[in-house]
Amino acid sequence: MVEINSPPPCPNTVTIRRNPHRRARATPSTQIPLPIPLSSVSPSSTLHQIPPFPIQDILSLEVPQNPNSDNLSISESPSQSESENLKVFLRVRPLALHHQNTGQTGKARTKNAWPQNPITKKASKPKSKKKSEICISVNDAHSVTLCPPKTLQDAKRIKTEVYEGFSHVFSSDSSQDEVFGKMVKPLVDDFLRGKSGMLAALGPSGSGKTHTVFGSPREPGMLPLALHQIFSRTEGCKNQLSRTFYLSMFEICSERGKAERILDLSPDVGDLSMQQSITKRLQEVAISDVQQAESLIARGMLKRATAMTNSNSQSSRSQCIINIRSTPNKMDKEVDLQSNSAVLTIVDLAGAEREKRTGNQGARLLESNFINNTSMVFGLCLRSLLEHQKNPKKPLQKHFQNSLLTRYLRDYLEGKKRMTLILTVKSEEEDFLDSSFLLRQASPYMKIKFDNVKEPVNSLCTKRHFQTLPTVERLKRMKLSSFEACLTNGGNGAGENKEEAPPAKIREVEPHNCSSHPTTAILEVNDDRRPEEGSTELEKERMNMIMQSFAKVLWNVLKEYKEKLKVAESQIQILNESLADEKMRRSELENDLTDLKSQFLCQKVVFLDKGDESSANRPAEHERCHQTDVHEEYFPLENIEDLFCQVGNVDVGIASPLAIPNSEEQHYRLNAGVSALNLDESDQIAGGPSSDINVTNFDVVIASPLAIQNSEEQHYQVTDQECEDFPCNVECVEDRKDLKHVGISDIPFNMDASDSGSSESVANPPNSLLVIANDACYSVEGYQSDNEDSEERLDQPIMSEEDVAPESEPKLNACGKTLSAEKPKRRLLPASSILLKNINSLDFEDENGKSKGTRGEKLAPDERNRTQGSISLLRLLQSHRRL
Ligand SMILES: Nc1ncnc2c1ncn2[C@@H]1O[C@H](COP(=O)(O)OP(=O)(O)OP(=O)(O)O)[C@@H](O)[C@H]1O
Repeated sequence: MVEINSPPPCPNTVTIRRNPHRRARATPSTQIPLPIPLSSVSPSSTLHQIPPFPIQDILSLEVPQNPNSDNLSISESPSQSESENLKVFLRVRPLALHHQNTGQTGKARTKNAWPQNPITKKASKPKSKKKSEICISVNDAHSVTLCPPKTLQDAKRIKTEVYEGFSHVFSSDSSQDEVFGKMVKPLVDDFLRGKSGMLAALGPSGSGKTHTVFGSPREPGMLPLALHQIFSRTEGCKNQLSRTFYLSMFEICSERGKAERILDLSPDVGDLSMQQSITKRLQEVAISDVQQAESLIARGMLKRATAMTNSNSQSSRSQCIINIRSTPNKMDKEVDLQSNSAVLTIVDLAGAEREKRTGNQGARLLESNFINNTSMVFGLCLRSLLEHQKNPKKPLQKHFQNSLLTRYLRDYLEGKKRMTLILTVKSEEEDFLDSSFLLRQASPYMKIKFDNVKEPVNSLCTKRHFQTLPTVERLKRMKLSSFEACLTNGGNGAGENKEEAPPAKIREVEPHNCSSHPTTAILEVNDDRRPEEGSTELEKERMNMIMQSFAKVLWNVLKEYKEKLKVAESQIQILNESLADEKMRRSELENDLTDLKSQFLCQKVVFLDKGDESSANRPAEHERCHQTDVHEEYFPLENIEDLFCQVGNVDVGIASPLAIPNSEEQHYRLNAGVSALNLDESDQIAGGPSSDINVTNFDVVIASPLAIQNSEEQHYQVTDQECEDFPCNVECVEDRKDLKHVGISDIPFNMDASDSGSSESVANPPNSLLVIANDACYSVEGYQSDNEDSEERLDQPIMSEEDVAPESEPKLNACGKTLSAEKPKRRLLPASSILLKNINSLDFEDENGKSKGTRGEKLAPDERNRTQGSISLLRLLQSHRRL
């Protein structure tokens, strides 16, 4: 007799990793999620870029469960610590089940014994099978070895495959209870804590999915065992009626191979429809005990589509979904029942079939296509989820849209809810390909994580009582909006009226608990009010950890801000210092400017803004510098042409516009004080060998502050033609290349008539100052109003540029300011700007019809026609002289 439960070991073969990348690895779910590494938050690294506050990380902190706090704690199961990963179990169907059956009388039939479909019951006849080899051997609790049959090894060179990393591998001799204890019990525990979950059975046809899920009367499957657990637990609780459970089951099958059909398996109902992921008109039957539930399930299974195939005498031809929903009984009207419900979903998928193997035809073939298609879509969804989790840049493909089953299970297939997979395989050698295909496809699923799923806080029988918690503890859990109600109904809990415990407190539990564990709040409110010590301690510990982490992270963030603040303060200090420097510099510049202004004023060069020609607006410095009797007049010049004028028979021109960049604002003054600068007619200014200095009986002072400051840019020229126009003793240059340049600066104006080389030049009438230099640089200081000083200066010889340079000494202006010493070079700059024509013939007598001197007599009357500006100028000078 063949030994069923202990298959012979796999033949000694060399294990060749055929698909290393698909090889199952150690279940990552065994790793306990650690709290967020607060030490990793480096202030220096985030000094300039402070990360957002990790409130989500803090709130997702997990506290190790206290194993002593709850007898029903899922810590009994090692899978509790694997909660964040998709758990994939593997179950190997016993070998030679048929051999066992056939070896018996034939009456015994354990396959799908519960519930038995009466229609197919008679039709199913056990087939005699040859004794075959096994292709799957269980290595340990987490791995199996898949050995190809010899025929395949020889023909297709298929090598032995090892798959590891399963949450648990159930060998063929594993009982239903064992499978339940390790696989489903944690799910049920979570469900009783208010957490939804799903168990889905995958595998080829006839591998034992239905047997695992539903079992038989002798060997009840996961569903009846779960129901037993649910009701046995609730019965053990005092408040067993605090929750109501509903059962619903429906199937999705093929509509003649063309479409999918949803059929409610509850009694007296029919087809359903699905919108988005919600089934419409699905009937939920409230169940109050196990018997009632089992009866409903048995009736539903009778409605389920099954058929006999070559693989399975009672093969499921549809995807069957069973839901057990748990809702709280005492609910506030405002509370949404759905949002506070937990659902345990168990899916028995129809097994994929190879057409070659099953030989299906007709309707069976259409069903087979539908089944295979659904299985493929299911697998695609999980693969897409896995790839998306590996590389978040990869979008989550919407494969779920391709079948009703995957649409319904969308939340699970997108990783939003936890699920558990049970893979069932057959170990016969002829099932090698099916098993190999399934394992290769499904073993990577164990890497899928459910990041968004949150841990439950309470369990059904922990009896943690909201009202008995300290007020502070309650406030932590409650939103501010419920503060008042909490105080009203709160107190310290013990001995309070139970009815006053407000169900509305459900909404007051923090959102992260409310959303994912809706029943938690209900349990807290409706359980009796004696909290279990362990649970309270656990909750306190968790809250303490959260608060500590919160404080640490907050502290780090504050430190980072403090560092940033320091940097900002130092920058502000630097800026303040530079600002103070700038202010000092500005004040110095202002002082310099004031000095310069005073110098200019003392030189009787006046800047006036437009419309500001009144003496009232003159600067004090200006007034102070002109306390003498000097009479001043101001002539605003509208444009450069106004500067060309004739005074007597001399044209005075300023040829360079640059000399007067803002001519509109420059006022040139003919100062009556020039009368103090009396020069005799014999006075001559020697500026060089070819210079002709003629001093007439009036002064023409054309001075611009800019011209003085930037004497290089002022050019006054005397051209040949201009020389010819004026019958004077000016020695004119031959052409324009020999233009005479006269430089005007702020050095004292020294003239020495004795050095003049042109003694026969026109007699210079007194009270006039005329400077014409040829190839010489003369510095003209603004004369003072002191006549005597002026006379003294005029007695001094005019020095050439070369002479002036080494001997230049600081000169004082009328205000006592040092002028030339500060900027000696300015005085030495070659005169290149002023061109004054020979005005030695300037004669006021000429203008009055009294020709004075030979040159005046020589002038033709038409030559004496001057411009209006020159006439005005002459008259003005005349009047001043008379004064
Ligand atoms: N662990 C097991 N112990 C005893 N019998 C089993 C076991 N697993 C499966 N069987 C038997 O194998 C046969 C096929 O099992 P089952 O119908 O559950 O396969 P299946 O995977 O649901 O197939 P299908 O996908 O076609 O519905 C049944 O008669 C069942 O009783």
